[in-house]
Amino acid sequence: MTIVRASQLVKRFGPVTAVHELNLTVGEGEVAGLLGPNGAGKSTTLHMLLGLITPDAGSIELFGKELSRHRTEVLSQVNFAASYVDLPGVLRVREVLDAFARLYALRRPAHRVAEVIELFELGPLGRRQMMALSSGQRTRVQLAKALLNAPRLLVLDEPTANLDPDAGDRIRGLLSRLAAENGTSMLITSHNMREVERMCDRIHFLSGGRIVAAGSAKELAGRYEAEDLEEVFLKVARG
Ligand SMILES: Nc1ncnc2c1ncn2[C@@H]1O[C@H](COP(=O)(O)OP(=O)(O)OP(=O)(O)O)[C@@H](O)[C@H]1O
Repeated sequence: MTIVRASQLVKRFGPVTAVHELNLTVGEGEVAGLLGPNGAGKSTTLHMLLGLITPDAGSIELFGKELSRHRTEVLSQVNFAASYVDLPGVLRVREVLDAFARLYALRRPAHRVAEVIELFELGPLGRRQMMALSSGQRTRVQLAKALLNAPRLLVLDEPTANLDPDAGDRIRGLLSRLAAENGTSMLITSHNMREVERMCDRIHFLSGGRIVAAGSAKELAGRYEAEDLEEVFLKVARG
């Protein structure tokens, strides 16, 4: 099943065309990467897929249903984490997760909160206020919140940007397991090429709001006669 189908998406901000006639699909259980230089249109694309901003043209289907017409139904099966989204600083970690569990109207909220706390090893931080956490600890809470509703589609904007190498490695392993075992589809932006190589089945390169290349890391390296994805990135970004 096609989980995400974006067709001919366009988004303009005044004179800037941030996304230009973009086509993108993500399959069931697929981990897709969205790469590109700063300002390429990655976050704008994600925000359209999440219904946070409205495209100027084109259409978005999630789970085979038009987002604009089935918004509540499809978005209840999606979640999102990004390092730039702040959770309420005065709330304690457990309070944040409890609040989102209620917001999502989960059937067994306490049980699910306990599960994500264990998954992200947040037990010792449960009573700490969000504002007292390090940025890496906050990232783990963001990811725990994003998994509360067991989403079929997880959209992650630079998910491991603030994590140390050990924590980043563990989170990457955990996300890959989720995709493999639960069939969770993911769309991830990252500037960490090794992370993308390791996690993503398919990579879409954005430049100036357009997809300029797509394929697996291996296919792209072959096509661009590059040693690795880092070299592909440099070749694509520098035209
Ligand atoms: N709300 C906005 N108002 C005006 N211009 C915007 C807005 N959001 C994004 N843009 C512009 O749209 C373009 C794409 O921005 P976007 O944030 O999608 O890029 P990105 O690929 O996510 O970049 P980065 O890697 O730096 O996060 C940029 O030129 C940016 O300045």
